[in-house]
Amino acid sequence: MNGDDTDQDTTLDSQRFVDGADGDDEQLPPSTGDQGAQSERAAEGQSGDREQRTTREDEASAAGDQDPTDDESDPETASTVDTDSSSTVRGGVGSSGVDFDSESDDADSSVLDDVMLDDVGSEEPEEASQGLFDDLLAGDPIFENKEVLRPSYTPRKLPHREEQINNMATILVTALRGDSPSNILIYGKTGTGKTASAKFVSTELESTSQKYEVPCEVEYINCEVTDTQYRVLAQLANKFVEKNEAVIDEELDDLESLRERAHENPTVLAETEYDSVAAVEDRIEQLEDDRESFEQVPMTGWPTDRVYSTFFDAVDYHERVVVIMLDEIDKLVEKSGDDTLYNLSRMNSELERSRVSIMGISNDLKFTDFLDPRVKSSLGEEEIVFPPYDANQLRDILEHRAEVAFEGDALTDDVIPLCAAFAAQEHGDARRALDLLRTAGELAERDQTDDVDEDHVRKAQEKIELDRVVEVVRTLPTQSKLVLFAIIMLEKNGVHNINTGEVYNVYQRLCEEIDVDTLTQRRVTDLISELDMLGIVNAVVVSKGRYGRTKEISLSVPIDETEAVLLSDSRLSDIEDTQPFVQTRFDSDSN
Ligand SMILES: Nc1ncnc2c1ncn2[C@@H]1O[C@H](COP(=O)(O)OP(=O)(O)OP(=O)(O)O)[C@@H](O)[C@H]1O
Repeated sequence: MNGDDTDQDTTLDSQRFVDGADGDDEQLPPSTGDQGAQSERAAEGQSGDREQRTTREDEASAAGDQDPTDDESDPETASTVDTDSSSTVRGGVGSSGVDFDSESDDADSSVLDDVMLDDVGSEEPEEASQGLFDDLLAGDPIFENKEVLRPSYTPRKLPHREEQINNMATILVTALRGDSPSNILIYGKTGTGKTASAKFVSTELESTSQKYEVPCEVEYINCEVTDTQYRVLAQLANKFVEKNEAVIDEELDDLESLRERAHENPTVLAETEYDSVAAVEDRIEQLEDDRESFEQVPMTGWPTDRVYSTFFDAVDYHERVVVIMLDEIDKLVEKSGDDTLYNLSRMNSELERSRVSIMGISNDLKFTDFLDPRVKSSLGEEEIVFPPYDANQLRDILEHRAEVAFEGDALTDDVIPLCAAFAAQEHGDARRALDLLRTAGELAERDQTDDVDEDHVRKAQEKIELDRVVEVVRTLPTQSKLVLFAIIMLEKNGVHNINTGEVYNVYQRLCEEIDVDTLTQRRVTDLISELDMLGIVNAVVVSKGRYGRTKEISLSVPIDETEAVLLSDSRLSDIEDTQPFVQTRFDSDSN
């Protein structure tokens, strides 16, 4: 590959069929066809107006822009669903109990008659839809294909990553010549396109290897999920066992057909490497034995060296170059040290037929400090850095995606620059920029407006931030939740610039209230510092002259939402009633 843009684009496009297969499937899930059919049924026998709406519904369904999972998070939609579904049940067959309890017999039968009449008189298509979704579909659709804004989508073009992609390709091309490429370490902050670029290069590598019939395979492992040596080796072993089995099955099919043909006409063997039917049979027997000998590694239970040797034998079964891509490699080292990397990096000296090389991806630049020097030097033979995107680059990335994701004029001019600017502030994270754009579109869709504007982007920024806070607060340990709750109670009682002593007093009362061990004040001070680091509270040290220094604490997150998340924890839900004693404390304390 070279640095020429045109070439790059052509190469990227050549991958289209590979990605396109997935992408297209996602855009048109099987259910959309059903939705279309339902809409058609619902429209039968109805007015022209209704038919028009149905057509829009079909179009919208086909465009894949109505994502049921998104509606779940919309309280408005959710409540509408509840109300309407219960009324549907009442109007249906088994609903009489609800109405009849309070009615006379006559009334009962009239209700029943109504129900029966409705049932008899109406055609089924009208019953099938009560127009719940029609209003939501009434406006012009905003998204043409929302899937392309989701993290799971692999883009066909990666603007501003040509240099890194070319560097990777230059190193990995060795694999296509049958030699082992240098190990590569890829660094860069989150959302800088490391995984997307590495996956793109590996898809290209595998498809080129098929084209030239050079055996070269890439195995991707996400070390955030597969984070122990056992699991990494087991996953690799099982993948290569499966691949070997597939190769053997294919060869067995060919040999069995050859044997049959050779029985009838032995001259067919002349074009093969076998000089007799017996030789073919020997090979069949050998392959069957090999196939029998492969074992899948269980998810736990084997000694690690047995897992390693199963992987080793599986990978060395036939000639090939294997690139093992370890995404989030720092998580593996953090969780289980560098043994896996040590074992993988010394394999080549023992392998007979195959070659292995490692491509590690990390957003922690310092993780190599924890590696054994031998592992460090072997792993970092080549290093590629992915710098953060600036606002202009993010704008390009968003524009490329928006072309496919949104209807023609659904975005007002300032939407993309604003998303890019927000995400650039956030260490140049393309994932954040894409999330913002998608969320802004979803908010506009919920507002039932025809286009996305600056206001939707600002609301999207708030929503994403709030979602982050909710997630962080939800996963805090109980003690930190109590400390945070104490701060919230103080703020709610009008106390500002709260000090640690005040937090500790309320915290102690909360612990008593829900019968939890009370930590020391020093430990609570540490927990406050942790909450500060997470951006949930702001704790500044202020000097009080001859009274020394103290911390002034204030909440940095929306108070009501945070309180609601804390109270959704079953252990903390009882402390709602402690409000009066906190109040009393401040009536006396703050004076
Ligand atoms: N240059 C680019 N062009 C188009 N999309 C991009 C580009 N860079 C990143 N993206 C998109 O941004 C999102 C995040 O990218 P990716 O997962 O590759 O980041 P990463 O650097 O691996 O982040 P992390 O370290 O958090 O895993 C993905 O949806 C990806 O498609």
